[in-house]
Amino acid sequence: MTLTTHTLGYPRIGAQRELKKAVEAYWAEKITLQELEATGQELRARHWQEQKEAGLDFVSVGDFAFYDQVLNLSLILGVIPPRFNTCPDQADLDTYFRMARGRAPSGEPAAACEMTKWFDTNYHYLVPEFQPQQEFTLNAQLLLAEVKEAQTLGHQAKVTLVGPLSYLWLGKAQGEFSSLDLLPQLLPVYAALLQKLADEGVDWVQIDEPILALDLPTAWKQAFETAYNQLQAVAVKKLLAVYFGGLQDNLGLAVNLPVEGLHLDLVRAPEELEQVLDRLPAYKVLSAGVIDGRNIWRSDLVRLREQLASAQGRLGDRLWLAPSCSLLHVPHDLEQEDQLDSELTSWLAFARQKLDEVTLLAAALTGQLNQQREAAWAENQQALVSREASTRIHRPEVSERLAAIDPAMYARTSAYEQRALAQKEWLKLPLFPTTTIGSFPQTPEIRKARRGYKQGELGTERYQELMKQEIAYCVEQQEKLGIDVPVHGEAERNDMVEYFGEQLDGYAFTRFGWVQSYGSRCVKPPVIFGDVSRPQAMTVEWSRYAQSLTDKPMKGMLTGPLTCLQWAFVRDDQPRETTCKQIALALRDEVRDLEAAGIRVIQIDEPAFREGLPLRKADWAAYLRWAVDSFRLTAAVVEDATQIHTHMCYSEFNDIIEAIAELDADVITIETSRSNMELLDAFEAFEYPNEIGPGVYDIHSPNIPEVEWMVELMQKAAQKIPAERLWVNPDCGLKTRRWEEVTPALAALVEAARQLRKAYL
Ligand SMILES: Nc1nc2c(c(=O)[nH]1)N[C@@H](CNc1ccc(C(=O)N[C@@H](CCC(=O)N[C@@H](CCC(=O)N[C@@H](CCC(=O)O)C(=O)O)C(=O)O)C(=O)O)cc1)CN2
Ligand code: MET
Ligand SMILES: [Zn+2]
Repeated sequence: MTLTTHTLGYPRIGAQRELKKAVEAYWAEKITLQELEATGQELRARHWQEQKEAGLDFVSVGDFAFYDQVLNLSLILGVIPPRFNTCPDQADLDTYFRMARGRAPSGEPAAACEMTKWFDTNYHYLVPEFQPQQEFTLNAQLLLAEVKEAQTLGHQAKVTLVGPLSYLWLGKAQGEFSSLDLLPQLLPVYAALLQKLADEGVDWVQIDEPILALDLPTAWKQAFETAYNQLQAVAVKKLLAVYFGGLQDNLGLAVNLPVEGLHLDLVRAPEELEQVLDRLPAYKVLSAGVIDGRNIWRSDLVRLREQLASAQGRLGDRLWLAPSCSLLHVPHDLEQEDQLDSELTSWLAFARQKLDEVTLLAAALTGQLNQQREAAWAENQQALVSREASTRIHRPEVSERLAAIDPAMYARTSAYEQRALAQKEWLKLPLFPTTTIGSFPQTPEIRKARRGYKQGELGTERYQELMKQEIAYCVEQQEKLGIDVPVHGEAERNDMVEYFGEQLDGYAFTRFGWVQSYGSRCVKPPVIFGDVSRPQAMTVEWSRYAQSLTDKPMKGMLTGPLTCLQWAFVRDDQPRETTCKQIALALRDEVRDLEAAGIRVIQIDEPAFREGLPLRKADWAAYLRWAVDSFRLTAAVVEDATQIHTHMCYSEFNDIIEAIAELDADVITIETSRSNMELLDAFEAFEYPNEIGPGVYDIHSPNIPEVEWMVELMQKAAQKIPAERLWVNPDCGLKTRRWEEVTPALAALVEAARQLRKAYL
């Protein structure tokens, strides 16, 4: 009896973020293209070796990317927007980087492609842009070379590709047509790609169609049959991979498509296993995604063995084992964490450890636990017992406080109209007040100081002194620029989520737990393992200090409960709602303390509010209920005269506008500049009642925005929202920009506000 094991994908950034460093060095022209390619090759080889050593039957090829795997496919298929002025067959790595970020060591700069969230993850992909007469042409050399590389190293390569329908769905049609209309043109090229892989000796191709876990329009469902019937002609085995959710109404469709295998996310939808077993045609393999690719907890292997026993009985050799989705979304290797306590470490598994879980489970299912694996099996069970029995997780005072929440705690004292009067009275802001979203440049000096501090080379006092100097500089710059509501600049924060995780109880944080967020940018999501509480104030001293430097109202800056939850690895032993409310209560205390310290404008960021939305519409209402409540629990502790701001980005707001209004923030700042204020339509149609700061320039670009451009955008905004309720601000934080970019950009922004005031007086 055998069981095939594999992974849907592996982290590519490198255990020490080697890829990030090489890519950034290449952009800065500090290393050559050859050096960059050598780093890529080395990382691929290392990661394949890790997969082989773990005992997987295949290594994953096609999950490597210098920036993003969807952008890779766009280049393979020749989908290059005209503004990059490059024929598909001449596209090189610099074309690729220009598409990703607007510029590269060679070639003309151009507006970068749009970036957006990959399903409900914190990973961002580059949105394919389709022209009305989009042609597809095959450029598979780089992928084929990677296949060769793996084969030369003696590996069995399984290639992973985003499927044709998910690719079209994730792209954007530039004009009045549906991207689905392009399927007939796309399919022959996609088939040719599969054929090339087959010619290269590839046995299995994993075709990712995660959109089968979404609510799909009928036309798209039907297109699946057309597409896969056509691809059936290519003699390569296809594993159709669905993840991030269950198949639900797409189950019959998915099970019957003419492919050789189906992968299911049995972490998100364990209940579908039986149904699929009943309906899976006898010629197909079933890849059971049972090891959680979205979280870092050690799996309960005994439970999984039981769960899979009947599947194994029914499928025999046709059962495969894998993580639920690509391991791109978890950190690389737990072995590196030398500062986590051993108890907590024993509860966790990162990507490398998850591979071991896959093969250990396979060995157990096939009765092949040798002595070493018996020990690993026992260790797995011990760790679970230790976690369940631990006294570090449950804190009675936290659950008691949660149980004692009074409905009044969710509501501000008065309605917005009344609060607005109380706020106007002391704020005395001009029409079109200016502010920023919070962070200012995280300069190399700031990062270096923090590194020194964390490594113990810099004392606490010296570090705090340095951060105060940064804050003072930032406040001074805003004074000079004439910003109406300044911020302290967030110099002291490594990241808006990790920073709070480091200070809250119930949280742990890692040293090397990096996960790619976009391109070369990574985040280190903290781990929420237990009941959350706040041992002491977290931001008050910094804000108090910043306020002492100016007569203007200093805006305090917090990350909201939804975002703290969404961008962390969350405990799996209680509902997310419970954890979120615990965070909300901790932050509520921080809001109260800020107010008591004289900080009477407080921003509670919720950029991940929408990302937390379930993928299926049927589940939205339940999420939105506790999400809105959690935000309100955090905010509704202040007096009428204290102004609560929130900020959201990377979002479509149309379909959740009611929930956004229910947050009842006095001011919301949002990202809109790239969409030409179209995003405001929802706020207009809904008659959004409170104040709005529609971002007037894109902070992701190094370009300095023009005054006229921003004035025009705000005039557009004023046609949709009464001018008295508009704020002028960038569309997100400035931490990734340099001061040389920020100062002139904000000067232009302040000038735009001046001109608007004149025009609207
Ligand atoms: N959690 C989270 N998710 C998010 C966002 C976000 O801000 N946070 N924003 C959106 C995504 N945008 C992002 C924007 C920027 C970065 C980003 O800049 N990340 C930094 C790391 C930020 C960080 O944690 N920095 C640490 C560690 C910095 C570091 O690398 N230090 C070096 C030393 C640097 C030196 O000596 O110069 C080292 O330790 O080796 C710090 O400041 O302390 C990076 O990849 O470079 C990430 C995501 C959506 N999701
Ligand atoms: N206050 C945060 C900042 O300015 C909000 C960022 S939203 C991703 O960086
Ligand atoms: Zn933002």
